[in-house]
Amino acid sequence: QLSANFYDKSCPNALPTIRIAVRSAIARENRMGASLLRLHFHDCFVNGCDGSVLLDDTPTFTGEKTAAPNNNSLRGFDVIDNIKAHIEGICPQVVSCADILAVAARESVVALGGPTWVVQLGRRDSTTASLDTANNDIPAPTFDLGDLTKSFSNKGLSATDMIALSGAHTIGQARCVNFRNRIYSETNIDTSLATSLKSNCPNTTGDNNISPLDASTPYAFDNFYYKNLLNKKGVLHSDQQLFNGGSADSQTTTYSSNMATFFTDFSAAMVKMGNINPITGSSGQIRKNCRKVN
Ligand code: HEM
Repeated sequence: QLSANFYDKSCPNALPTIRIAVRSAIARENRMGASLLRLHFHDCFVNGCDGSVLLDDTPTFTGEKTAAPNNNSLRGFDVIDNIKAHIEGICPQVVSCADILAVAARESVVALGGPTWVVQLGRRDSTTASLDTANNDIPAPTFDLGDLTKSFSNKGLSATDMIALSGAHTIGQARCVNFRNRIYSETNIDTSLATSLKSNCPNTTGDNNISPLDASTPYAFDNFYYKNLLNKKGVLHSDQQLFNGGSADSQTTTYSSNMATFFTDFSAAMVKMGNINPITGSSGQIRKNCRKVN
């Protein structure tokens, strides 16, 4: 029930406004594209793409920002606030925060050299959030291939989608706490990568120190993520699961040598992810401020 032209009449400048703001945010800080892409993922996996990830905690309302996968990790909230403020200025209470996240994710990928796709629109914003669902439904970096596949199939996404969407880790950064065990204890890792990551991720301190998920081209949306996996250079345990002698190996190999196939599959999977359980019709609301329920 979403449609590509949802705002064509009600707010024709919505999409250009988001594009310009995303580009300027990335120009200010090149990591921001990755952070915005991840926000949409963490929104969609928790009760659907409904802007719930953006709600702040209050004394009487528990949001998702302190969930384990999000806390000290998600970023880009100020950029979304800024976009929302602009759009409220031109078309008050028309464009949802959930749709802003979906468009910002696409614009981020495009700005970093990745593929484009048509974003379906018309999602409305939730009046609720779920800390427990955020803790339970967002896949963990400790997951094996079977758990990863299950976590995505729970959201209606195939193993093919999971392998393609994981290619988002061709951009962005991870904190030491999320790959320490991999670099100190696992054996299916390139020795030189492990050594270089250890310099900024000591055995017992530095949990929040960051390193790129794709050290080759950290700010380009390309297929180096998969090339790295073929060389045992996945940073997260979950990354290397996509090339570890199992059923994901052949698709990973294809993407490593054929960026066009990766781009086609990634785009299709992003559309599917964006369609997870949207709120439409007269349910939910169009928030005035993405951080709080009206
Ligand atoms: C397959 C299961 C996935 C797991 C286990 C996973 C896990 C993680 C972890 C642990 C981090 C680092 C967070 C930190 O250390 O603070 C991360 C970063 C990131 N993830 Fe994923 N992720 C998965 C799938 C995805 C998907 C589907 C997308 C988007 C389509 C995505 C986009 C990103 C991006 C762009 C970053 C870097 C963010 C930044 O630099 O701010 N991830 N992911």
